[in-house]
Amino acid sequence: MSLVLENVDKIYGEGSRHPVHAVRTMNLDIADGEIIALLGSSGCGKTSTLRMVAGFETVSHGTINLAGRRIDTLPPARRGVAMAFEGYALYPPLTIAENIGFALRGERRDKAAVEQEVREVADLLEIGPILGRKPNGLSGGQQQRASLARALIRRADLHLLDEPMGQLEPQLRAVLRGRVKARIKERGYTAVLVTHDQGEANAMADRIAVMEAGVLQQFGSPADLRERPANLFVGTFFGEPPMNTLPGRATAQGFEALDEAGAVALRILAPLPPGIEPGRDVVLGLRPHRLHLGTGAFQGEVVSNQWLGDQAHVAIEAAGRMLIGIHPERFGARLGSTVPFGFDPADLHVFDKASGIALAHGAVS
Ligand SMILES: Nc1ncnc2c1ncn2[C@@H]1O[C@H](COP(=O)(O)OP(=O)(O)OP(=O)(O)O)[C@@H](O)[C@H]1O
Repeated sequence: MSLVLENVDKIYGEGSRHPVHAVRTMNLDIADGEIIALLGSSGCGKTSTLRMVAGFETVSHGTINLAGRRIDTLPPARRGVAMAFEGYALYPPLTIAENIGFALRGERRDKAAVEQEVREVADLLEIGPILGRKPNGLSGGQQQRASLARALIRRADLHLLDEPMGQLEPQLRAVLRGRVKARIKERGYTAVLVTHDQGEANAMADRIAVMEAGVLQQFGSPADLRERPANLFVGTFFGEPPMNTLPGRATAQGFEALDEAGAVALRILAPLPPGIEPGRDVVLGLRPHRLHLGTGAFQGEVVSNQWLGDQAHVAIEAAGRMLIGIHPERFGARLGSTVPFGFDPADLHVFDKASGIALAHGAVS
C-alpha cells in the first residue's frame, strides 16, 4: 500500500538542553508495490525514520499515512506493518518454525497450510534445516533470517526491513537479495529497506532515498542517482569507486580545472550548458569508468594500478589532484610513469561550488 511521509521531523530530547535533530522535514511518497531503500552512512537518520513508521518512535512533527490512513498516531500493532529489525527478538521458548508461523496466528488459517507456508519461506531463506530448533544457540545470521522469514510470511500493508541481511556472508547475501526481492514483488508488497550498503540498495530497490545528516538528499531510481545526482554529496557517495571531482571555473570557452593553489591545471574546451555563465565557480564530476586511460589530451602520473580480475583501477595524479580511472583490460603502465588520459566533456557533471547543487549532467550536448 502507498506510504506517504509529510514534513516528518525527529528530534530526540526536544526541549532539553541537548536535542538531537535526527530527521529533518522528510517528505517521501512511496507507491503501492514499490520497494524503496533508505541509504546513508551511520547516524544519517535512516533507522529513526523507519522506527517512526513502525511506531517505535514518536513523530516530533509531520504526518505518516499508509494506504490513505494516518498511522503516526496509532500504536504499532494497529499500523498494518510487518518488520524485520536488527535485534528484533525471536521468542526463546518457541522453535524457529513456531516463531515464523506465529505471525499468521490471527489469520485463522489451517494448520497444515501454515506449516507449508513456513516451510516455503524457510527454504527461500535457507533455514529449512533449523526449523525445529529454538533461537538460543543459533548464529546471528540464522536468527536474522528467521526474523526476516517472520516478516515476509505476513500479508501486511507495509514491510519494513532494517539491515535484514547485515550478518550474512556476501555470497549468501547476494543469493538471498534476489530471492527476497522476487518474493516481495510476487506478492505485491510495499517495502522499505534500510541499508548502508549501496550494492544491496541497487540490487533490491526500485528507488533509493539517500540521506545525510537527517536530510533527504535525493529520492530516485539507481540510474537517476548514478546519471543525475542531485548534488555533490549524492554524486560522490553513490557509485563505486566514487566520482572524481575537480574544483574549477566556467569560462567563455568551457571549464578550467584548478589545482590546490588555484592555478589553472586543465582546460576543457566545450560549449557551456545552459544556465552556467562564465566566471561561475563549479566542481566538475567524472565517473571513473568515463575517464579514458592511455589516450587523450591530458597527462597524469600513475600512482597506483590494480588489476581486480576483470578490470583495472588506476589512480593518476593530474592537475594536482588524484583521479581514478577504470580500464576494461590490464593497463600496462608502471607506477611513476606519465600517461595520457582524457574524457568526453559530455560525461562531466557540473555542480555549483558553493551549494553543491547539480547544474548540469553531461556538460554539453
Ligand atoms: N534514542 C535516541 N536518543 C538520542 N539520540 C538518538 C537516539 N536514537 C538515535 N539517535 C541519534 O539520532 C541520529 C540518527 O540515528 P539513526 O540511528 O536514525 O541513524 P542511522 O542512519 O540509522 O544509523 P545506523 O546505521 O548507525 O543505525 C544519530 O545522531 C543518533 O545518535
